[in-house]
Amino acid sequence: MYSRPGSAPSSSSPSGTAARPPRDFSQLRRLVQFARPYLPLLALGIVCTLISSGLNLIFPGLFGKLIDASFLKVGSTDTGPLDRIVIELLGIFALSAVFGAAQSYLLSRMGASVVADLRRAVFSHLLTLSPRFFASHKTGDLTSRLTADVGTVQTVVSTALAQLFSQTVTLVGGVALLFLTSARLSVVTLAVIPVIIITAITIGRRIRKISRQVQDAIAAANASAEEAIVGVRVVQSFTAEDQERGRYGSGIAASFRAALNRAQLQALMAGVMSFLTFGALALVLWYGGRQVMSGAITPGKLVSFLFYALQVGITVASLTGIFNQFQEALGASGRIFELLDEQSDLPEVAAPKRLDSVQGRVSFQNVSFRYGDRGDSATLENLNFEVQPGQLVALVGPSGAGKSTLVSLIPRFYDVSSGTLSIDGQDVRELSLHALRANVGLVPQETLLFSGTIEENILYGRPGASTEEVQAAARAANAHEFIAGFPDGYTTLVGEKGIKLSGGQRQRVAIARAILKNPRILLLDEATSALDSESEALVQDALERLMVGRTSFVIAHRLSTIRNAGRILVLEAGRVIQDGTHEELMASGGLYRDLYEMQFRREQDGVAEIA
Ligand SMILES: Nc1ncnc2c1ncn2[C@@H]1O[C@H](COP(=O)(O)OP(=O)(O)OP(=O)(O)O)[C@@H](O)[C@H]1O
Repeated sequence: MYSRPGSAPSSSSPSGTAARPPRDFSQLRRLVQFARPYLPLLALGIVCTLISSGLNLIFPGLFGKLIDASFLKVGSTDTGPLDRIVIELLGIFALSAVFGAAQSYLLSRMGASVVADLRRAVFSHLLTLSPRFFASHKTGDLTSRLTADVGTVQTVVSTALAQLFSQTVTLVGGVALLFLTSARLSVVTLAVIPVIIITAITIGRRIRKISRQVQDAIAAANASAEEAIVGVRVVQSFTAEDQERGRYGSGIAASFRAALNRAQLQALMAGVMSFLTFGALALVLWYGGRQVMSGAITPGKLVSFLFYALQVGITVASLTGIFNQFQEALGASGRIFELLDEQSDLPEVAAPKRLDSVQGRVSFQNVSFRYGDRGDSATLENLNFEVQPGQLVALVGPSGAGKSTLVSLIPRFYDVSSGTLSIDGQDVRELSLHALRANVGLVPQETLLFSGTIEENILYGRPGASTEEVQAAARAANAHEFIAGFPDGYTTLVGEKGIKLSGGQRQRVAIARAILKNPRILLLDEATSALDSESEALVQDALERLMVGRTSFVIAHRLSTIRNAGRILVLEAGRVIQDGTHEELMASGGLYRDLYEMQFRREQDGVAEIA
């Protein structure tokens, strides 16, 4: 929800949406499309709105009659007309309340439904986008679009829409009834209204601008607070508390100053509006009183008139607010539709091929890859090699050589910039993404477990697998024993609200997940963090079992893995500079032997980890 440094605070604060200029009305058309399934609800809601606001137009007239039936009948004992009017009034209030409540429920329900659909659509679309998209969008910005922006749209769809209808009916009906009640008084009253509107709009605009400044300042302060909280260990270890206090404090001071500024303007607005409204009322009473005295209208008519004038005044004020809300909603929906319009940069061909029985032959032919545009230097350059089904390939090379990048091309997280990457002779771009990824398993360095039970986390590998299959996978991954050791066994909760697993345990759960998925091709990024030797042996043993019979690419950090590998590819600056077995590469000298001498040897000499 908070904006991170460097992100436009406006995009992650609700008010950031607020002061955006309106987008073009095509947004509105698209919103209406989302509302289409709920048109019957909308229609019914509008009917209720019309009835309830129509009824509200009747009571000022009845109030006037009530005044005339009582004040003008001082001393009379015939209370019949008075009783009738009060009963009518009660009836109208009751009906208006019923229709008002129905309208509120129906339109809120429509708003909630549209918003739920919109959120589902955006989230589901986000899941189809590539890592390149997520690398260029901040998580805070995306979640803020899903929450704050969609929330703004919801307010408009459910509340502002209802108000727009009811206030328009009240305005049109109120003005007509004003004139019907007293044309002369109407002219006097309506002369004041433009002054009120212009004042409200002018000061209102200034207030909105300052509100945006307040929210921006708060968002900036939040961003520094978020950073400091997430990185509290770094802050404390560098004893940088004062620096962080200062950073947060200056953001808060800026928002405080802007908030004071806004409070002054709001106070000014309240005073001016109050004077203008009551001044106008005094004017109407003065002029109306003279009309009553001359017998041109009855006191009851003057009272009715005052009520209608009040209704019209309130309506005008709230319509200005509604107009602002619609502007906000258009801005917000613009940002939501922007996400929906985002095209994946991993397009599927018109008739993607399915992979029914995969052998697991992976071949790179003249593959080059760059993360950015053509101008950027290539991260991988002219790779040419073929890996046979079931072969274990260790990728070795200095940091930044391109090992992770190479591996990420296989499940098509990125497309090659030139050349061809194929599986069993099929260009991966011609395969269905789903089919391709169903055959590729990934065990990253840092295992992400979702909040839920251990069983659910393993089932992620193959939803629908039986309990026996889950347990068999856990056994093969050397995970069954520690899982069974928990009081709740497989239903033990992990993640934020549950138990914290050790690094080695998390890795074994991830291995169980991959075993259950049973992919033909396995991508493995060996963890660099040191495990104790017992845990290390369990993980290593589980990995060896996992790799059997699968084409495996391992970003290798351990000598034992490299020794076991049927083939070692040595990368340097995006190129494969050596290709062979440990013995061959040791014999031929070059980078591999240097790396071995520098790093792997230490492991042999008793240091468990390589860099
Ligand atoms: N998402 C990205 N966008 C742009 N450049 C990237 C991205 N990811 C990696 N790079 C760059 O690509 C190059 C290769 O990175 P890669 O992570 O593939 O190397 P590596 O060999 O796996 O390194 P390490 O062993 O340190 O993990 C590096 O120069 C890196 O800065």
